[in-house]
Amino acid sequence: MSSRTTTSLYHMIWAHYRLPFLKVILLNLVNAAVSVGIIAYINHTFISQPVFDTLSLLSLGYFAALITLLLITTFLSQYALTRLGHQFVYELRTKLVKQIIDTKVPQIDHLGSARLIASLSSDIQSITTAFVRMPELVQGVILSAGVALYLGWLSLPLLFIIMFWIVMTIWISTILVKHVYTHLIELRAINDFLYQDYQSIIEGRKELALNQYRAEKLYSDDFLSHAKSYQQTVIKSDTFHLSAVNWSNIMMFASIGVVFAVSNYLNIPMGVATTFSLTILFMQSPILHAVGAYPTLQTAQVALDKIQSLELADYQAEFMTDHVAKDWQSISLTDVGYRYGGINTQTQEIAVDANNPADDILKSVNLTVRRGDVVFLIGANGSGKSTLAKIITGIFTPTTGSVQVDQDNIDSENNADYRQLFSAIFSDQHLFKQLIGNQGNQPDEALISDWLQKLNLQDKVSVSDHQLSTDKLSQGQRKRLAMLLSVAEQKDILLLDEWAADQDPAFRRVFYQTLIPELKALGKTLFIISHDDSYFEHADRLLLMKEGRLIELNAEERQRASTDAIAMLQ
Ligand SMILES: Nc1ncnc2c1ncn2[C@@H]1O[C@H](COP(=O)(O)OP(=O)(O)OP(=O)(O)O)[C@@H](O)[C@H]1O
Repeated sequence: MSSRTTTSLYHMIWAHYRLPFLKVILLNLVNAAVSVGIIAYINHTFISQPVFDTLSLLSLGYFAALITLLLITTFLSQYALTRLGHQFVYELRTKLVKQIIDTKVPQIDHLGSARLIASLSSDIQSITTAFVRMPELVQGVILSAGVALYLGWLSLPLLFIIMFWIVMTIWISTILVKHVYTHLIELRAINDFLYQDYQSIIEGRKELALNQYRAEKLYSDDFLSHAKSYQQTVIKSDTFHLSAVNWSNIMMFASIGVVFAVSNYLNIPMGVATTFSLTILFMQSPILHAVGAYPTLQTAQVALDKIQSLELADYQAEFMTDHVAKDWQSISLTDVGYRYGGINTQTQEIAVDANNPADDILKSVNLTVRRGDVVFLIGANGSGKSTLAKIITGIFTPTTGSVQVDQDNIDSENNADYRQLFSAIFSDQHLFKQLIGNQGNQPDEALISDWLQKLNLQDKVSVSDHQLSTDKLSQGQRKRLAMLLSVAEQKDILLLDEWAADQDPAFRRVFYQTLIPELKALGKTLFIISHDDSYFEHADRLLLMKEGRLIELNAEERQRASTDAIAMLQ
């Protein structure tokens, strides 16, 4: 996991994009120099000319050339910064998605899809917006510095007074902008709640359609209150922002009066005062844009902090190594315990309460599965079967105890390789439309068409270019499609979590009597969670999970389980 300390946006850009950023700064410096050159040219050529008819055509030509140069350098500097910004956003987005793929399932479960989607959409969007506005800020700052140098050369005392005026203006505007930042943090937190509401409204659409009271409650109590507090907070944030912009705008305007008053007082020539005023008017727009761009950068910082607070896995470009133990003989669990982590309300991280053993969902589980075994796991609801399935497949890491393949311990180093031994169909499986073969290769077409028939899907689904023609099927048929995908993967071990529960009685029989032997004939080790007591005879081994403890049933107990499963589970 990445550390909890957050990195500033500026530091991140500087650390990873130093050279292109320096190039951008250089272009901006050239741009500022051309701008200052134009002001100087206007001052010396136009303002110092007593009457306009003394102007030569040549000086107008120079002026036009300078303006063209300004157009080109402005375009180039903004283009370079925009490209850099979008490169940064591209890398951030692609890394974030890879980090989500690499992050452990419990952490993703804990974050929930609403928070992740909020980051992938709204946070990335905020950072993109900041980069779109960043040229204005960088140009505003560099231009101000360049212009200050020129004005200082014209009159140092006048520059100091005007600088004092502008610094005071910006300082007060910064105080206002700080309030913007506070509200932006608040807004981002409310955004997470809004995304949760969207998720409930979309995923709970059937339940809401059937119960208008629930729909109204969700809409009025949750969604409206979040939408309202978003509205109130965004108004406060925008008000501070507007105040900052207006304050800067008016104070810049007022500074023209200050220039003339001070010039009068200090006997500074009118030409110099006029150039100062002209320059301030010229600088007003870039400075205001820079002040306006600042909050978007702050929003981006809030977004970046939020992304970092997700505690995703560190970024790594590659997917995994290829050290899968192909000739394994046994998988063992030794004294395995598992406890779901609670959420630490202060840090918002998952934390396991080590002091409460009563929370153990799995208690000292010992099991050895040998290659080729057909193992059935039975047990009451909530006894820990699915939790055990996630431990066996390496999706969860045991809180205590260990998992071994033959003699090798599974740890954080080899966990990803270990997981590649398995195909699994969990009760909330996600159905991908693309079929993938052994080790990511193209699937075996003969195997697929054979299993399409076996799963009785040949009239419903076709496979073209390794893609399923449809996934708009009944729940039982979708489970069969998931089986097709698993068979295509040609993994050593297939784990099925109550797969048969969605099948009709006729196909359930086909599954236990025909498909299980077929899968076994393919060389697979099968780990099947089942409640179908009339088919327990098809297991090589029958395991019972009782309140987190795993028991292997002997012949007599198996007989009893098959005839009176209810008594056995109690
Ligand atoms: N995401 C979770 N967070 C916290 N506790 C959980 C979570 N999932 C399950 N549990 C706890 O673990 C216990 C066992 O859950 P599990 O899903 O392993 O049961 P199961 O035997 O597969 O049940 P079922 O037959 O209903 O599928 C549950 O009773 C619950 O207390």
